[in-house]
Amino acid sequence: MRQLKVVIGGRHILHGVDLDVAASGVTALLGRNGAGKTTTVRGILGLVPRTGSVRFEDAETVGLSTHQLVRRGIGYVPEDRGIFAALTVAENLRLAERDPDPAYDLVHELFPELKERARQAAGTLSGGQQQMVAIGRVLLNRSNRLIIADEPTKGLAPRIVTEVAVALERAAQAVPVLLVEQNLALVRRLAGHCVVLADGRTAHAGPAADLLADAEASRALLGVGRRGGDSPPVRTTGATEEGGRRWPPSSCSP
Ligand SMILES: Nc1ncnc2c1ncn2[C@@H]1O[C@H](COP(=O)(O)OP(=O)(O)OP(=O)(O)O)[C@@H](O)[C@H]1O
Repeated sequence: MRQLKVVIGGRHILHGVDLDVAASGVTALLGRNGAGKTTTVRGILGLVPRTGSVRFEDAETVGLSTHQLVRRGIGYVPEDRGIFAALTVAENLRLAERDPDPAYDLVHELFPELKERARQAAGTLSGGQQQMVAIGRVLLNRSNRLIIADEPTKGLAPRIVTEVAVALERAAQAVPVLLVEQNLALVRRLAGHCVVLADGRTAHAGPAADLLADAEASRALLGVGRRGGDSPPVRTTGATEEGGRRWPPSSCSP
């Protein structure tokens, strides 16, 4: 992304964001509240009017519709989760199917509750379970080439944060992930690189570990009071270290 600008209702929200998503692993998109993180990901997806350049797999995408971007393999976990409350868990997942061979095995392995609650109306799920549906919808499609998740752990209990972290870690083994996240313990665990926004501009880019190890820079860029921030720790369940199946399986079609 080069010089992405977004103007909404005459208000300049992004003034020129430069951002590179690493070709593998997790890139964290950080910044204080209102810095422009959600607008940036909405800009990538064509959900807001934008100018500038966003190249995805060597093709310019500014000018493409959201529909076209999704078909090119950009999976999106929106901040509000975008769940259909009146539909069941299974129906929510079914609606997201794009591939001929959706990865239900992976989704149910990572989130067994979604199998147990397949017939439950999604609107009656807890926030954490709804987040599982939102992430599950993206993981279903092995053909995704980039996953963008906007604050997927916001407001979740520590146990669910760990499940979400494991799912993102697993996804990132196969496809690059752009993660908007305020939980710096999670960023430390998952992200190789980070980009920090401030006031609608790129303020910093580099290895996530370097930024988080630098108390002064973290304080200046992220507003956290001490090294590592105020986020609760993220426990490791070992689910990804136990040699589980990789995603997507090697047999999947391109
Ligand atoms: N549709 C809109 N109309 C007007 N202003 C908007 C709109 N969307 C976002 N903004 C404003 O643009 C700025 C950036 O918002 P954005 O949601 O992108 O920030 P953010 O970094 O994701 O913040 P947060 O961490 O609070 O989610 C904020 O001041 C917000 O109020």
